[in-house]
Amino acid sequence: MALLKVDDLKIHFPIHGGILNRKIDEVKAVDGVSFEVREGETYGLVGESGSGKTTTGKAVMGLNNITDGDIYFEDSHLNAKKGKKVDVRNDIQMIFQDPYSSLNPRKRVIDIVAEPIRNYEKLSKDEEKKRVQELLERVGISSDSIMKYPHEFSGGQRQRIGVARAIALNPKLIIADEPVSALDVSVQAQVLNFLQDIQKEMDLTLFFIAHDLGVIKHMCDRIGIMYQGRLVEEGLTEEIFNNPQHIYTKRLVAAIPDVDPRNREKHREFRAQIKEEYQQSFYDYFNEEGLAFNLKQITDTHKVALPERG
Ligand SMILES: Nc1ncnc2c1ncn2[C@@H]1O[C@H](COP(=O)(O)OP(=O)(O)OP(=O)(O)O)[C@@H](O)[C@H]1O
Repeated sequence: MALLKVDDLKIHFPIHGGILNRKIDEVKAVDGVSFEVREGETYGLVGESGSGKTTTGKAVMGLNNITDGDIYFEDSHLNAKKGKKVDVRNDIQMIFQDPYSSLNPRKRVIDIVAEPIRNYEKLSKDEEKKRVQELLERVGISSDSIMKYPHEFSGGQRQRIGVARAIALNPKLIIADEPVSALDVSVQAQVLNFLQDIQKEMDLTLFFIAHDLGVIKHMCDRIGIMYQGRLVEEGLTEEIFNNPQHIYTKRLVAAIPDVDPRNREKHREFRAQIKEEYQQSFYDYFNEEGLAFNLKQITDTHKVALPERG
């Protein structure tokens, strides 16, 4: 069953300029994206920087103005223009990329983790302390640490504190936006495995945003590939990795270094094949747009050779 459904989402940011600071153009950060995240799964959005992943995640959290399209969570229409505003903030939580800046450095751990609880529940000081201690234990941080400040923890531990805060209200969906990309490679796997454990324990659904295909492969059941604000391919992670269809996905997959020396030759061949296909699609594009002729004219005028056709 779909827990989250994003339907033809468009988010365009205006660009202002000139002396009157009028709108002169717009960035189509997300331009007609549809997908669903099913209950219990980990769904990944992958794509290079600037492809619109974070903008999509923020829209689900209600942090971006939506230009067009709809977002549904369970039976609620999150961006309905009419009717009562639906509050799903305790059901959907977000974990951010940078545990160094997402935790307020001037607050103690108890205040950081208790913040969402304070907004929703009226607990006594003792009850609150007990809840925070339980949450910390759950994410593998000693419950004696409640009076410490974020700088007293390592990057991996801070991300765990961020998770403790995110799970404080027993959410159904967690949006994890590049949750390990700011961490040392040595602790990335630990944090990812820990996220998977928490997901199992709490029956969570994960919406995972990352540019690192290794991370995506490790975490996700299904993935959507974003390219320039659009979803160019979607499917089961294994199928996409074994048999990418879109040329952009093929290039992404071909760019993953294969560490197993036995596969080196196969991988080299695959990369060569993709390069050829990419060149072909480049020519097809020029032909389609009727630009091949212009290209020939330019090369003739400047007496330069056309690159070898793939
Ligand atoms: N508030 C904003 N105003 C104007 N443009 C924006 C705004 N937020 C994002 N953009 C633009 O929208 C596009 C998509 O950005 P987004 O951050 O969603 O990409 P991303 O795939 O998450 O990349 P990254 O991994 O680098 O965050 C980019 O071109 C970005 O510059």
